[in-house]
Amino acid sequence: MVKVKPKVVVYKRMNEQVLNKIREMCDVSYFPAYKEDYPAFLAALKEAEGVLGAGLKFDTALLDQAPKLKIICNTSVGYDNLDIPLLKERGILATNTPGVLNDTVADAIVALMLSAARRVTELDQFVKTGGWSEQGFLQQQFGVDVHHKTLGIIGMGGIGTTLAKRAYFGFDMHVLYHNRSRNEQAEHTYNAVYCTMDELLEQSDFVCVMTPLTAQTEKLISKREFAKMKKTAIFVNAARGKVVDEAALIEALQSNVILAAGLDVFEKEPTGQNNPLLCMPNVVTLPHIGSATAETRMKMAQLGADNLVAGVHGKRPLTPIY
Ligand SMILES: NC(=O)c1ccc[n+]([C@@H]2O[C@H](COP(=O)([O-])OP(=O)(O)OC[C@H]3O[C@@H](n4cnc5c(N)ncnc54)[C@H](O)[C@@H]3O)[C@@H](O)[C@H]2O)c1
Ligand SMILES: O=C(O)[C@H](O)CO
Repeated sequence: MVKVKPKVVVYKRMNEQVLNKIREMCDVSYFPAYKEDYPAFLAALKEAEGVLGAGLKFDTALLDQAPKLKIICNTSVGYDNLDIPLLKERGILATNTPGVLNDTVADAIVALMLSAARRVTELDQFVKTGGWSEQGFLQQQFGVDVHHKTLGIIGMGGIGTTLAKRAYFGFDMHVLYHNRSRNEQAEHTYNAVYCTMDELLEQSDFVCVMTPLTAQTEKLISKREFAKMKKTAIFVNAARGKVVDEAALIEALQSNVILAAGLDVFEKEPTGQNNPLLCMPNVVTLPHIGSATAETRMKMAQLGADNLVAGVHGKRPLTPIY
């Protein structure tokens, strides 16, 4: 007897090899750009037992269109697109991809810290547009050191801890952190010191926010928090844009409340070309690419696929959110 494969929807561009592995176990409807083919996407969702992708908000209206759904698998560690109480209420499982991206995202944060402190993107433009003359460069173009400075990490989870390791061993930095709970590994291994949010903001040369986006962390860093930071502080956000009040960040940079910023994420993505942050030489920007190396994206896709296949076949997925 031929066994019927469970129907699943993959709504994000996926590595062909990983997609074919899913196809061995599932009947896949693939929408690499689901918005362009929305009616067909909804029709497939009606029959789907599992979904794999990232970022799509599964609210009541969308879940009502997916009556057979057993599992939603994110190919991301962040799951602010999911309403966890609602999913639990409906008996739907959810998974994310923790751990496999920690090193890659921590590397990207270091890149932002170094670029902002040593003015890499600004000076790159200076050289490429012919500004480098016989007179050399000006003292006004000097950067600031990263090594031996104080780094404050808000959200000392998987990525925060991996960043602390780089800061402590690679740059001889003093690490402060603020988190919902104490992180003993970071305290013992990287000499990280737990402090209140205000202590961290007042004492840090670099402030990096790495919490998930939740009701508690939305606009966690706002006008009051920027005012607490040193005038020489460099602020880095690779978490989610909405964890920061972007208008307050713009104001803090425009009025020299802080020195510079490195941003991988924005309130609205993609951010509009009229965003004042894009015209500031002391702001280094990336297009939400923190985890996006070929190797790590492959690991995230594989983990997401393994979760999906397990979930629709009634097995416990590898990295359930609850
Ligand atoms: N830029 C990117 O490409 C990229 C890549 C990966 C993750 N992220 C974002 O980074 C977030 C963190 O990832 P992670 O893997 O380190 O997650 P994690 O769950 O391991 O760590 C998050 C930490 O934040 C802490 N936290 C939560 N709410 C808090 C609050 N109100 N105050 C203080 N601390 C709080 C938690 O206790 C936890 O220790 C993700 O949720 C995602 O949104 C972005
Ligand atoms: O949360 C994540 O994993 C990143 O933002 C990549 O999508």
